[in-house]
Amino acid sequence: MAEKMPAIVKTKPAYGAELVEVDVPKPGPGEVLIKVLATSICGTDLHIYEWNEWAQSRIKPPQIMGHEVAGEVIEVGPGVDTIQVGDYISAETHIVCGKCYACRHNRYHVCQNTKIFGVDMDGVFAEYAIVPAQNAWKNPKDMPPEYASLQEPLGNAVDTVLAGPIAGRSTLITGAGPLGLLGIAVAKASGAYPVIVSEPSEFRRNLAKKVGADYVINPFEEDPVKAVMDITDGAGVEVFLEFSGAPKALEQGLAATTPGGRVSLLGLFPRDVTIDFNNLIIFKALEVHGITGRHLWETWYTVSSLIQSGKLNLDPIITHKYRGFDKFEEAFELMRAGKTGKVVFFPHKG
Ligand SMILES: NC(=O)C1=CN([C@@H]2O[C@H](COP(=O)(O)OP(=O)(O)OC[C@H]3O[C@@H](n4cnc5c(N)ncnc54)[C@H](O)[C@@H]3O)[C@@H](O)[C@H]2O)C=CC1
Ligand SMILES: CC(=O)[C@H](N)C(=O)O
Ligand SMILES: [Zn+2]
Ligand SMILES: [Zn+2]
Repeated sequence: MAEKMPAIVKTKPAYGAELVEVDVPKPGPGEVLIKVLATSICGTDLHIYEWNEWAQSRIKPPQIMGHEVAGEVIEVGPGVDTIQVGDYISAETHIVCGKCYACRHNRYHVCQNTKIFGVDMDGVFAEYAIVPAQNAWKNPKDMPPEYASLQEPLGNAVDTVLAGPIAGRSTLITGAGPLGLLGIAVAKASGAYPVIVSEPSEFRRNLAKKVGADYVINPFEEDPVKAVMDITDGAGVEVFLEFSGAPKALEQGLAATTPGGRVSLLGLFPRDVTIDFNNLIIFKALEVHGITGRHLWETWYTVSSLIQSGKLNLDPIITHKYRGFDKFEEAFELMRAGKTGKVVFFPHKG
């Protein structure tokens, strides 16, 4: 096996990243080494690439980027007995402690000592990568690697969409970025109707339609609250799923939700948000959920089953596929410009 490999590395505390030759890592105790078959870009990778304030406070270069992955196990470290060479795995990216108050209540998704690979340690934008065995998720052999890599962000979308009843419910999704698009796919596969999507980018509104949105709205040109009221005969939507992180979208979505409806919030707001709690939440008796990460491991079972059911319309969401990492800068710039859905790399050229 090769001793060196190309990897996308955050080499310096500055904008961008570099494609460099690094050593192929050796798995330590409790770890496995995978041959990376597919790896996809997350919005968090973009923040690390851009070197925004959050990245500056958290990332310690030099570090291999990336965390969404599918790969074949080619070596197991000492003490690993749950995963074998030849297994086809994806990875839960949150490494949880198992000891804190949250973990001891089976709330691993809010472990207070969570570490994330590709964020707090080397990641997977490379030909080979280390995954802690406790984070490995075995895939069925016939799952395409690009779908298998999407399971981690699909988990975010599944936890948002399925935080309450959805079948047959009118649903508003704000934001059709990569995660909102996955949310549309999950909502449609789960029987939501009608699915109304508010998204300012024409490119992404078109993707939303291809994924199955029943109505798309440009919130910069028409009032989404009025549009939702027109579509729902003045009732408002039963379910509001926030995927944009835009404060205005939050306010509009709450106003467009029917009294007694359900609200699930995944988008992260860039600053504190001021809203009229009394009239938009309390007097409407809304059920509001904050969503973070994925439930371990219930969400992974749901995601895997949804993919295997064939009901998730993922192909329109995967807008860009790259063999090798040579064009990684183009990939990141396209994503920054909002001209992509999910971007997937297949690191091995052969
Ligand atoms: N809670 C969690 O565990 C996680 C949260 N996130 C957050 O989820 C959100 C979605 O992630 P991505 O899809 O990768 O982000 P993204 O930034 O690519 O997508 C956001 C979309 O919202 C749209 N948008 C902007 N203003 C809007 C408005 N007023 N109304 C409707 N749409 C509007 C944008 O045009 C864009 O297409 C982000 O805020 C991200 O930080 C991401 C991962 C995990
Ligand atoms: C930090 C991340 O980007 C990750 N996808 C998560 O779900 O927390
Ligand atoms: Zn991520
Ligand atoms: Zn913990």
